[in-house]
Amino acid sequence: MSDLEALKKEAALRAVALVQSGQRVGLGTGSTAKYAIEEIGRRLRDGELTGIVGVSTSEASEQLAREVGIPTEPLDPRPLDIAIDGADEIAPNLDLVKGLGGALVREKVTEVQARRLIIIADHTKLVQQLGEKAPLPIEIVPFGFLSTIERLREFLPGGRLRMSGAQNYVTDNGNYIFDAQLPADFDARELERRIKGTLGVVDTGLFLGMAERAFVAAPGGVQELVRGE
Ligand SMILES: O=C(CO)[C@H](O)[C@H](O)COP(=O)(O)O
Repeated sequence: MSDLEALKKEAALRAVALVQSGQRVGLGTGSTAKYAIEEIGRRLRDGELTGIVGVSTSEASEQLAREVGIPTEPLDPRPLDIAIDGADEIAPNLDLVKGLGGALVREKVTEVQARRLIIIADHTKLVQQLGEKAPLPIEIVPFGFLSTIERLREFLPGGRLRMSGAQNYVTDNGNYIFDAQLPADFDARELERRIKGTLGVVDTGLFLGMAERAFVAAPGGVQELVRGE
């Protein structure tokens, strides 16, 4: 395992230590969330946890949950006790960019119902300002997508439609993703409002005011960041 993978796993283990028996747990998506799902499965198998129900944020996480023996249910209106997920960028106030893994809509729809959203990442995901390192994924409906992109480019110039080889990338919801280039300085809440008000947009990878805490692993150890502290 590479050093970076070991750090991701370390962060994941810290988050899974917060999971208690009988909880309904949101299962994130991506290479860091994968370690959390595997650890929940291990703790179930070893009898350290019982009565866990997982709610998956993607087809890939659902399949992994099944493989490691986590019973799952589809999302319903009941709250989740906790959700654990990765992120592409983490700002100092724990606002996030998510969605490079393509699961932003299911992640947001699921995690907004979580009493606690715990983010796990390695130190390369920390930024001072969202948009510093990653594009902002925006899920858009396929119908008229070129028109939607043109509307978005009126206030977010640049960016590109996500591709998978020669084909347009398709999300679990059957939609496309426009990876927008964020400006150097912007008001995240105002930008979120404007993007979501654009015809053809499903949702954005901005997760604002949602994360309770983040475990961020660096070579010197795991840093625990708490929103509002
Ligand atoms: O938002 C996501 C998927 O939609 C992921 O959480 C995000 O892309 C981080 O992934 P990784 O842990 O592989 O870096």
